[in-house]
Amino acid sequence: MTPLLRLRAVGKRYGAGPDVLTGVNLEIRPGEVLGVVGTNGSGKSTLLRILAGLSAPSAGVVDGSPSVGYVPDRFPAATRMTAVSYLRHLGRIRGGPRAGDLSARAVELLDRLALVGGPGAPIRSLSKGNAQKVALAQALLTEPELLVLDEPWSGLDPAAHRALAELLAESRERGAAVVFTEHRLDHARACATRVSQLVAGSLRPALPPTPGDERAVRIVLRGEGADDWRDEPGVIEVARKAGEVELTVARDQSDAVLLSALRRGWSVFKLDSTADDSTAATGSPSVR
Ligand SMILES: Nc1ncnc2c1ncn2[C@@H]1O[C@H](COP(=O)(O)OP(=O)(O)OP(=O)(O)O)[C@@H](O)[C@H]1O
Repeated sequence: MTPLLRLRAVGKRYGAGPDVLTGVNLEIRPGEVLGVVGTNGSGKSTLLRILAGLSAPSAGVVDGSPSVGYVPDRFPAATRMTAVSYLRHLGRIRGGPRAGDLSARAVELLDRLALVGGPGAPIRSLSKGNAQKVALAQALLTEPELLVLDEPWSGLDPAAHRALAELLAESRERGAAVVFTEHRLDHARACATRVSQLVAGSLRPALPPTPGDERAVRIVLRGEGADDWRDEPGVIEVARKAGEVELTVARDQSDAVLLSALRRGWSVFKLDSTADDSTAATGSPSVR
């Protein structure tokens, strides 16, 4: 199957800054859903802007020019327009369906995403999650071949999560490809057909570590720090006991999780491999 988009040895740096991306090779095929994970600042948004054709790579080649629907990491619209007139306006600029069809599609998307205030809600008045719904609706409006979604679940409530999952499944069924970024590896894996990880500017298959897998480590923390661990990149499982929390963590993200734990006020009690309990090390983070 011919890829919609192919990146070959793509690199990106901003001005005289360091390389954000180096040697990224990627093919995106119709019907696939690619999740991109990575720590803050690893270059996920940069990669997505290149995929959306909004940013030129500093090195390498991008082949293919599919029609793209893009949700940016920050939705820029601060307009007096209502949600539906904003979508109609964008649809006309993009030369999509006829005006009547465009309005019907816009209203349908906003209804399905349950925009608070309805299609006539002024964009300026919207909360973060509701603005995100409009951002999603504009990306889906003209049924593009490629959806490029930067943290699409950000700010959405559970009902909107479900609506988005259905909309993405429908896009896939009509042959569109989807690329999204996400911080939670487990969520990315639940939503994607393939998950890749950005590490040191390069894209590689995301580790699918499971407890007992040599690619996972166990970290036991003691203390009373903030413990919303499920959102921490690399955390696979969380178990709590009095005064302790036990995390199963992707090995290659364990340093970042340890740093985060220390910053949150926890102390590291124990760290070991989940594959072989005989290698348990106490008080030492040197498990590599
Ligand atoms: N327009 C820009 N000009 C200069 N540097 C930039 C620009 N955009 C991004 N960067 C830098 O590129 C690096 C990668 O940023 P990017 O936003 O792509 O990462 P990210 O993985 O999406 O991060 P996050 O998870 O925090 O959203 C960061 O060091 C960032 O400061």
